[in-house]
Amino acid sequence: MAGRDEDPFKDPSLDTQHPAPQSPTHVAESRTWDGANDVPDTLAVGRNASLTLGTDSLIVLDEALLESRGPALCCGVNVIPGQKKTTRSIPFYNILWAELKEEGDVIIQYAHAVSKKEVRPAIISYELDKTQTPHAHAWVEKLVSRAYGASLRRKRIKVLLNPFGGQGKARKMYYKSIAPILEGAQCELDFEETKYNGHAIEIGQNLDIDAYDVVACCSGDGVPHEVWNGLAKKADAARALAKVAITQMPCGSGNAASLNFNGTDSPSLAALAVVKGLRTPLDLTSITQGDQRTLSFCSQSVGIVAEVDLGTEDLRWMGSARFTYGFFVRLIGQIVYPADIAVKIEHDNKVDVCKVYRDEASKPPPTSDSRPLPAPGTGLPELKYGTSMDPLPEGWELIPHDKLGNFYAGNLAYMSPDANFFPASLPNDGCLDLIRIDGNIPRLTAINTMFSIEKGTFFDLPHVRYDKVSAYRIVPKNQTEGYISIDGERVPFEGFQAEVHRGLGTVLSKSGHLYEAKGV
Ligand SMILES: Nc1ncnc2c1ncn2[C@@H]1O[C@H](COP(=O)(O)OP(=O)(O)OP(=O)(O)O)[C@@H](O)[C@H]1O
Repeated sequence: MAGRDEDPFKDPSLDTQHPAPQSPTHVAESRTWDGANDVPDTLAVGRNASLTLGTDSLIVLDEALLESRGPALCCGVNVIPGQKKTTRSIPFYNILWAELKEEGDVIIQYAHAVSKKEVRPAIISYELDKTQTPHAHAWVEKLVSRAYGASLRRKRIKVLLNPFGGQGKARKMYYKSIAPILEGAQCELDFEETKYNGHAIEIGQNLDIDAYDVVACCSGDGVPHEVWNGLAKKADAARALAKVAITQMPCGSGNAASLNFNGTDSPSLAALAVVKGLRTPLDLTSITQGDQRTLSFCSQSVGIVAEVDLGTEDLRWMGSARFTYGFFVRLIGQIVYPADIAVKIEHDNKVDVCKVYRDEASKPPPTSDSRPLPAPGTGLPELKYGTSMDPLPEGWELIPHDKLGNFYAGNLAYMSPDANFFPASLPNDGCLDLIRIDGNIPRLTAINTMFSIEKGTFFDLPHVRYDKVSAYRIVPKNQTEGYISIDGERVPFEGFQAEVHRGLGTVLSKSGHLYEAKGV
C-alpha cells in the first residue's frame, strides 16, 4: 500500500510546480456526463493498485511501483530507485486522454514533465478489477471531464508548418515535441506545410471553417498574422474569425502569440496548452494604409522599436544581442522620429489603465465563449473612422510629436520572452495599449528605460506615456525613409490609421480572458 509516512490521498501535485488545471466547474464546451458526481473517485485496478481522482490530480496508488528496479518506467510512471513510494500523481492538466478498452483495460495518456520546459507523452495502462466494471465508464468520463474542464476535447486542428521557421528547425520541433502531444490527446490533425510567403493567407481564405476548431501555426508570429488576414478575406469573415481559433506553436524567431496565450515558448508545453486551451475572444485591429486594409493581432510600431526590429537584419549574426545593441546605439544618439498623431483615447492615465486591468483580472475565468456567432455571410466590420485616406474623423486632431522616439501600440503583453512591454493589455477590452516616449530624454534615463522592461518597472516610469486607445492615425514627417512594423512585418513608410474591433478574432488561452504575463 502507500508509503507509510504519507497520506496516499493527499494530492502531491499541490506541492509541485505543475501548472494548475483548468477548473473542473467550467463545462460549457465539454461533453460531460451528468451523473459524474455520483461516481466514486477511486477505481480499483489490477491486484494491488487503484486510481483516485484527487483535488487537482489523478493519484496512482500501486504497490508494483515499489518492486521496480530503477531508474525505470513502470507503466509510463517514472520510478526513482530506492524511493519507497507507491503513489504518483498526474495533474489533471497533464492528462491527455483516457479510455476503457473492450478487453477491460484502462488506458490513460498524459504529458509527462521531463523538465520545466518539456513534456513528453506517456501512458499508464491497468487491467480493470472485475468488481469495478459497472462504474468504470463513468469513472473514465469523470477523469476526462476533470482533465478538460471547459476546453473542447479532441479538437479538429489544421496544422500549418513553416519549414523555414525557427532557423529551419520547425519540422523537427513538430514531429518531436508537438505532434505526439496532440496525438496523445486524440486531436484530429490535418497537416500542411506553407510553401511560400503569403501561402497561409490563401490557406486561411480557402479554409472550410466547419471542418476545423483550430488552426495551429507551427511557426513564428508571421504565419498566424497571415491566417487571420486570410480569414478576413472570406465573404463571411466575421463568422470565420469567431469560429476558428488561431494558435501558435512556437517554432519561429518571434513567438509572442505563444508566450501570451500558452505561457511558454516551449513547443511541447505549447502543444499541451493548446490541447487544454479555452476559446478566448481577441481584439483585432484594422490597419489602413493607402487602399490596403490588413488585420493586426500583435503590435504596431513606428520609431525605435520598428527600426531595431526591422533595420538590424545585417546584424543577425549577433543573435538576440542585435536588439540590445540596436537600441543602445539609437538611445545614445537620442534619435527622434517626428510624426503627427491623432488618437481616440479610452483611458488616458495609468491609474485608470490599472483599474481596467484589475477589474478584468479579478473576474473568475469565463466558463464559455459568450459571443453570439455572426450569421453566415457576415463580413468584416465597417470602419467607424474610415481609412487613412479619409479626412480626419470629427473630434480628432493631429498633434505634432516632433521629439517622438518610440510609438508602440500593443495588443498582447509579451513582445518577446523578456519583454512584457504592455502589462496592462487585455485580449478583449476593445483597446490597444499605446506607449509613447520622447527620443530626446537624457541618455542615462533612456538606457535605464531599456533595462526597466526586463525588470518589470517600465510601466511606472513617469516619462513613459501609457494609454488605452481604440483608434489612432499616425503620419511620420520630416524623414525621407524609415520603418513601420505591423505584427513584425515591414510596411511602407507612410501614414496609417488603426481601428480596434473588439473580440473580432479567436484564440485559445489558458485563462480564457487574460494573457500569461504579470499584469499591473
Ligand atoms: N515555405 C516558405 N518559404 C518562404 N517563406 C515562407 C514559407 N512559409 C512561410 N513563409 C513566410 O515566412 C515568414 C515568417 O514566418 P514565421 O511566422 O515562421 O516567422 P519567424 O520564424 O518568426 O520568422 P521571421 O523572423 O523571418 O519573421 C512569413 O511571412 C511567411 O509568409
